[in-house]
Amino acid sequence: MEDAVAASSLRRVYERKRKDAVVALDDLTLSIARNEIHGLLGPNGAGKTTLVKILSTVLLPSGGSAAVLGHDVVAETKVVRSLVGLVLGGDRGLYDRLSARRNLLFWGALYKLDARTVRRRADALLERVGLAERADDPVERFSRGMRQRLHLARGLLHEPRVLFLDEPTSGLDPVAAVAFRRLVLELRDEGRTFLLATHDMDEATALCDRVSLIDRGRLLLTDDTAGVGRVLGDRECVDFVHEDGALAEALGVLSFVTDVERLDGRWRVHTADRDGARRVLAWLVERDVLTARHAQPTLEEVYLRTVGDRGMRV
Ligand SMILES: Nc1ncnc2c1ncn2[C@@H]1O[C@H](COP(=O)(O)OP(=O)(O)OP(=O)(O)O)[C@@H](O)[C@H]1O
Repeated sequence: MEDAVAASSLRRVYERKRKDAVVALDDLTLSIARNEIHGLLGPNGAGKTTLVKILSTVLLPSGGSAAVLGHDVVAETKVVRSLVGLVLGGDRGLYDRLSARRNLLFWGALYKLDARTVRRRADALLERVGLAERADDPVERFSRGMRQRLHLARGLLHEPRVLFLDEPTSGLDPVAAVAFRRLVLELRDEGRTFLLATHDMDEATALCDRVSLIDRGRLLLTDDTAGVGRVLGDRECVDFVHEDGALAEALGVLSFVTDVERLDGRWRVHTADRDGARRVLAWLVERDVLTARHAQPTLEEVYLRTVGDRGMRV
């Protein structure tokens, strides 16, 4: 059976007037199995949105190819559009003055769905995402979490089998984020496939079966959650400044320390979890090192470490 998504040597270059072109995707090959929740992690400008736009036929690739459930995104645009749903985050794409229900009806009309079908589906979806009681309120009165749920309902209206979510829980409070994630898991259990672009590593761990890390348009690695867990588990760090290298060496052999590295002018101690970081801080304070502070490496640093560990080239 073909994959839900298969991108092969995908390339996208944005030409710019009087400036160098930007290579947003560079030879990117990626496959997503049916029924998988696949996370796409990367720093700003990594190429996540570009990839999602190409896969949802909004943008043409400059090279390579991509298919959704075996259908080419360039040659079979119409079929692909019926198969995929795009759920954007934030304020994009909703009409504030219209009610939640009217937003869905409007969207259904754009998809040329039959009016009765749209009404039926809209009501069912509003119920599903917990907005039935607010269905007739204008969206401008909605909280961010409610908007996100409406975005999801909108993305589901034409019953797509593959959903692309771009930063779906950014800006949501933790309770709303958990509710949203639960909904995604339910939808997956019904047989849908998800590609979830996010900056949020906790979200990726909570939801995804596999995760791809991309940076500067290139795929750095694809791994299952256990593998990602190893990457993410290395997120708790303590930074400190000290002249004496022997101290760093002594730290390096402690059971709760995974690594100690020298970063411009300071030491960075890596631990598996927050408890480890706490123990490192206590250990340093006991030795009068008062410059120590809890730190979290940026995603890029995590990439570099992971990629370095695997001997890949960045
Ligand atoms: N229309 C455009 N014209 C020129 N450059 C663009 C255009 N759209 C995106 N880019 C550039 O392409 C690169 C990839 O952008 P993209 O939006 O795909 O990244 P992203 O991973 O989604 O980032 P973010 O997390 O900030 O949304 C960036 O360098 C960006 O500046």
